Amino acid sequence: MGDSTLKEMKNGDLEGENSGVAGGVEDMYGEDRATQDQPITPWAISVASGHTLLRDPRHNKGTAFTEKERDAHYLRGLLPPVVLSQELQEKKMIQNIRNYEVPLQKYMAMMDLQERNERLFYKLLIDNVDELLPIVYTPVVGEACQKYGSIFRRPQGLYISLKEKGRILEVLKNWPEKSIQVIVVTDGERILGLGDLGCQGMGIPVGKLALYTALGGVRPSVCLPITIDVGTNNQKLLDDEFYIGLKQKRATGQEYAELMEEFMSAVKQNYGEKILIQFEDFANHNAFELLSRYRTSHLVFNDDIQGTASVVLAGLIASLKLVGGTLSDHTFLFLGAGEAGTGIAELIALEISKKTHTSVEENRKKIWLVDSKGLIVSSRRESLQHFKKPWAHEHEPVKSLLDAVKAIKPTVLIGTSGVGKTFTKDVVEAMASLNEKPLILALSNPTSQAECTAEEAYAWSEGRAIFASGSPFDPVDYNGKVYVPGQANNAYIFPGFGLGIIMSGTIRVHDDMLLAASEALAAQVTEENYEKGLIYPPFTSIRKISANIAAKVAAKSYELGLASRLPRPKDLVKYAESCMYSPNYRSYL
Ligand SMILES: NC(=O)C1=CN([C@@H]2O[C@H](COP(=O)(O)OP(=O)(O)OC[C@H]3O[C@@H](n4cnc5c(N)ncnc54)[C@H](OP(=O)(O)O)[C@@H]3O)[C@@H](O)[C@H]2O)C=CC1
Ligand SMILES: CC(=O)C(=O)O
Ligand SMILES: [Mg+2]
Repeated sequence: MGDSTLKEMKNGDLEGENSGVAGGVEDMYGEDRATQDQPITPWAISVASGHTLLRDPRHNKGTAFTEKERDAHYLRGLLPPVVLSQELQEKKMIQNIRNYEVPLQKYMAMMDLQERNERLFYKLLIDNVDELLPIVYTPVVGEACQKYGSIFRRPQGLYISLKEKGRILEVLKNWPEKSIQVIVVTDGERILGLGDLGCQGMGIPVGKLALYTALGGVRPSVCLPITIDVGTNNQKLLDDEFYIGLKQKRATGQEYAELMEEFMSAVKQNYGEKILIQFEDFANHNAFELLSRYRTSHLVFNDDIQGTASVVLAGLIASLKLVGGTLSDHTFLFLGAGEAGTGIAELIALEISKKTHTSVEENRKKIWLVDSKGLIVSSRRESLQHFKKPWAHEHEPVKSLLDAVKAIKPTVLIGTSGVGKTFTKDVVEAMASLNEKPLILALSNPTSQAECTAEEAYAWSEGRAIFASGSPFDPVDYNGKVYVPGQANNAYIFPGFGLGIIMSGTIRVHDDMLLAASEALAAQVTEENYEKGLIYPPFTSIRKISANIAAKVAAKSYELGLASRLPRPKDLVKYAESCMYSPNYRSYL
């Protein structure tokens, strides 16, 4: 580093003597220390009423405003005479959404609702999570990002582009909410398995944060979606007259690193030490680098590397009830050796080493990965990216996944390639010939990128596969029996994980917290779930699941001395539940 921007940062507000790292405790916006000739922003708080109240999504209740509230808040005549309950509004909304046949229209209706009446949006999402999760999240959010330019109406998060270089702290201050506790940030380069969607990736932080609230109970006002725009290498977007982002090729190297450095410093400066920053859908060449650079100085979490690892480990722990043995008895083969693949692989090796008191290196030998060039083996070591090197085991080169399955004889096959239809009939049949109950996880999102469908996994394994996928599949009727596929998605982990961190005032993420989250999730799978072949509990009980994950993550954080909220609450599950946002309307009298 060391260019002018960083020098300015060092000499100026970001790290200068006037700024405490814990920014936000006192004189957060510099009003006290400003002199008459230094302009400040006149932040003001006012009470909304009348038309303004109806236009404020956080407080608007629409036709549910009572007669008394209508009188007290100057709403007479601004609403039709009827007074509806929130339940009736919810019933009407779900009917409206069901009437749309096109999933993207359902997505847009949900986004409109979020912008109009936030509590009704969250009530609808929480009460109909199975039906609406695929709309606000994968797979439909993927299509929404692809078409974001044409469906874009109002900004839902903060856009920080290269144009804002040197002014990121100012930009953060433009966001209307001041007490932010969690940021989900993307640079749009690897949106699900859809590739570089540039600035249109904003749909992902917006969707992830909606889940922080709906699934994890984190208040919406403390959540901030951010898209960093350094350009895009997607030519289609660059040629699109309606593209909403910077029309230039992606900045890389020092230019990229400096923008991210300024961003990370400004965030900590503005919101303090305990702001949780979740990196989402960065390409792997930046994702690993950002995580390792900031994990000791900031409260950072990479959902694609760490959240995915935790959810898959949970599924594997749970699956032992169905397939028997311990994790160390298994052999794992991955298709895809990027963020998700190597992240999961590393956490499996760590879990086995903790359970068996053996070294992580030793346990890595049970885990094999295939990338676009074939099996990762020692003869390829020199040309491998750094995150693949630990997986370069001794073996002759193998080109295809099918040959790798035959050579390695895995008990577990995990797809993290981002490429659909790669678990072919031959591959699944080979897994089924090697294992009584082959465990097959097709994790790539959205549905179009799934390595195989649920139907294919069950049919090609003659109903013997234990199957879960990143995007949801409907139950499958195979030979007169109904098979219910699970959804192996980090959405099970990050909302509860984040809640646990926030409620305990945790200052750093530690791998042991990921293991704690996995064990907490696996413990929520019931006998009834196992009987259906499920290795994940249903999303309908996600708030209870999240409270349990939050409690276990917080407990681990206290144990490690990383939690700053003292004294430690005795019953962490109850405490987590008491911290959770409820979408029910409040009375304004
Ligand atoms: N279910 C869930 O919760 C999650 C799912 N995912 C999904 O996982 C997928 C991958 O994400 P991520 O790991 O971040 O992506 P990365 O780009 O980091 O990694 C992709 C990997 O797949 C390999 N690959 C690409 N094409 C092929 C192919 N045809 N055959 C074999 N290997 C191939 C790449 O090989 P090479 O290195 O040689 O280019 C690379 O190793 C995405 O679809 C994403 O949506 C991600 C996070 C969470
Ligand atoms: C689920 C997720 O984080 C992804 O597919 O990138
Ligand atoms: Mg992701």
